[in-house]
Amino acid sequence: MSKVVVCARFRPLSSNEVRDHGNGVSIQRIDDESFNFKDEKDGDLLFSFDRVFYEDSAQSNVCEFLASPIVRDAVNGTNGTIITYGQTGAGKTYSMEGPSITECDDQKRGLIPRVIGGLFEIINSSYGSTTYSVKLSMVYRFSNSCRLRFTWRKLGRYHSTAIFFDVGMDLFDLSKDNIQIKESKSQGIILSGVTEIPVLEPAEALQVLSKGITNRAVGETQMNMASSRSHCVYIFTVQQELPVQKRTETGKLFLVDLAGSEKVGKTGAEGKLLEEAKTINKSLSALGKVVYALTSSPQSKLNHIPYRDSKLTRMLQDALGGSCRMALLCCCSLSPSNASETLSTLRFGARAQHIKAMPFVIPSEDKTSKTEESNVPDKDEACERILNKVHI
Ligand SMILES: Nc1ncnc2c1ncn2[C@@H]1O[C@H](COP(=O)(O)OP(=O)(O)OP(=O)(O)O)[C@@H](O)[C@H]1O
Repeated sequence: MSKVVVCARFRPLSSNEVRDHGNGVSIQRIDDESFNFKDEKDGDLLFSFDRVFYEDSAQSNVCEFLASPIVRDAVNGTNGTIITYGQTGAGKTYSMEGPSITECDDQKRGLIPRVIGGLFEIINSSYGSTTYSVKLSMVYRFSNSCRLRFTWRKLGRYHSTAIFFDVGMDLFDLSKDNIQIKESKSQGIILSGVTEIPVLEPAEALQVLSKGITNRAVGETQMNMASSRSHCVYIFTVQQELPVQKRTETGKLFLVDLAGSEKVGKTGAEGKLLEEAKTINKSLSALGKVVYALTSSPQSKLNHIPYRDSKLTRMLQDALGGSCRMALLCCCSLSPSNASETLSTLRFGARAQHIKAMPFVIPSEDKTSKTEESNVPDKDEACERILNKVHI
């Protein structure tokens, strides 16, 4: 498995979508890795990802493919990140949490309860003298907060401007509303003062995280937020005590439920909300740049990874590059009414995967028979076509 895995997931059509637009969908399945996206403007576009989860995919399959290797690594002291990306309503939270974090219907359980189950299963089945401890933290927003306001007088009139910063808040202690990100030589990136709650078993971990989810709603009400757009980051810290080697090893696992990726104009935001939406989009774009830089070939000139461009990427710095595994799940709606948002989500994922998954227009001579399997190019052929012929 490569260190960066990019997958697409399509949620089923909602009853409203079926009522308003019928059962039509914007993609045509090819196989577990590829599909055609039907674009009114550009014609058919072929996308390939490490795995595509269609609307009938099971939560357990998503977790098995995306999270299992990352969980194993975290228990062994290597950091990792799982990110859900997509527009509002595309299925990010459903993939992360399931219908609810404490949902007991096994089939519907999301990544978080499965990751917790997996972590403790590995820990409890380990033998030898190594002892493990698991701590949880939860931070959110990383969008702007007005911290400074300047007022000055010019030509007899008062002018005022606000400076916005992206800030992280502690979901286990709402009084900590500006978590600082620091770097230490021995520990790498640290979230200064963030609450870490030790947990001993899965049920306790789920209770703790569900409190954080409740606090998120409380925090948003307290701040009178009209928008629920915010990134939510679940942090699992797994520490191993190795008495023989007389040392400890720490693996961190970050599960990131990103804010909706819709364009600022579409949100209809104004004033403070507009500033907030811009900050969110800036951090999403910073994340895209970081992932793009990480997946560039070593020969590429793109050897600078711009972690410092946003607090979100800075916080994830130790869990994205190097030997860390990262999984990006691009969540999409199947409905043709959301086609442009779906296309932009897919392009984000394709950029993260680079050339091996860049979308391309099937050349016109292939279009008449594009549905026949024999005419669907494989990935190598796709790369060749992109390199030689097709520019998007
Ligand atoms: N794979 C799926 N199977 C069944 N229902 C799903 C699936 N994915 C999403 N849904 C449903 O679609 C709706 C929107 O999903 P969800 O809340 O996860 O979107 P989101 O991307 O997290 O949106 P937001 O950015 O606003 O939080 C929910 O009612 C959810 O239950």
